[in-house]
Amino acid sequence: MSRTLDVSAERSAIAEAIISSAADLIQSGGELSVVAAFCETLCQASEHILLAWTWFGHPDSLLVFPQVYAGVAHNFAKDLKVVRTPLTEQGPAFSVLRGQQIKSFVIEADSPFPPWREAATVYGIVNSLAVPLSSPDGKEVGLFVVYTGTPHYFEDMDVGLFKALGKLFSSVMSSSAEVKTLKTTVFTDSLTGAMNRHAMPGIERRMERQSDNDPTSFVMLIDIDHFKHVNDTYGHAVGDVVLQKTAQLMRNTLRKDDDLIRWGGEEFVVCLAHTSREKAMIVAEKLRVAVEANREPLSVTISVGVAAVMPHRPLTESIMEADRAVYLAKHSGRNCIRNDLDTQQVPKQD
Ligand SMILES: Nc1nc2c(ncn2[C@@H]2O[C@H](COP(=O)(O)OP(=O)(O)OP(=O)(O)O)[C@@H](O)[C@H]2O)c(=O)[nH]1
Repeated sequence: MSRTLDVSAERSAIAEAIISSAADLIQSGGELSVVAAFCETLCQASEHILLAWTWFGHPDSLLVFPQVYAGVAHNFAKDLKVVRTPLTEQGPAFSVLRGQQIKSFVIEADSPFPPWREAATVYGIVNSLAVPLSSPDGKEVGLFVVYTGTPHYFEDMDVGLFKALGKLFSSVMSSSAEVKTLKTTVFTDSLTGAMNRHAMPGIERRMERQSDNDPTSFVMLIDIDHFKHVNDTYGHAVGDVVLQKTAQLMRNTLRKDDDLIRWGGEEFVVCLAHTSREKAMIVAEKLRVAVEANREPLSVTISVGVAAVMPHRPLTESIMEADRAVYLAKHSGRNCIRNDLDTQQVPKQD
């Protein structure tokens, strides 16, 4: 897999490709994705670079994953999720986000991080380097991660070149409206316009409670009743319109700061930060009534489960608790609301 590296030829090939593509991007008026084009250009310019990907988000994010990627090893990027753990904190992505010095990492078939074992054995990747990206106001951060199949590639090439590329990349992007679009696309469910699960780490931070003294927050799981029947009777396309309409009704009923997430098929999650139990139940009832009153394109109802966010408990556990409450609501005849206090009365379903 190892190819001979001619350092100066490699440097000028990359520099030339980047400069000409930057010119194209400016001329294109931002119609193409700046980020994707940049990664693509880099991977085409070098046979040593097997994959390049980028991520944008909050510096404290608990999850980093390739949002756009290019290169022959693109399938590796497709499923990669780097969750913040004591192990990954030491890896390239999170150490760069913490402001540590940029250095390359060796990827081996017996690496402690399972995705790296796959990278090494399936894609012949041996080294990776992560470079930080930032907006001029420092609020947004990003990562630009490059993988190679050539040992010592980043040492031989000099990390400075990739740092400089990161800077160029940051400034090209910071003036690009496409970054906004990209972020919206990444965190938005394309069918309903609600957020998708990728938005959860940011939401979880807002909902976090350090102790019982912190303000309470609640989550709701909402499941459209007999949705399979809607699809089976009226067709999948009508089912899709029902999903869109239901999401729209709920969005219009919620406050601006409440989060609506499409959790899966016909399930939605609503996150109510800094809300009392009483208010959360009122909101749930408002949602139920709004959906029940709607007739377009047809009548559906929802079952709602409400659960408290607990200090030091992952949000997903509260959502599971809300799911148990939905289960109870379904068994209580649907089109109703149950909460985590109700489920404590019945044996847990695993
Ligand atoms: N139209 C459409 N249907 C979807 C989508 N995602 C999931 N579904 C359908 O949602 C239905 C969910 O059905 P079930 O989980 O059996 O539940 P249900 O019929 O709503 O019944 P209860 O939840 O018990 O009231 C399935 O038929 C899925 O195919 C989607 O994006 N569009």
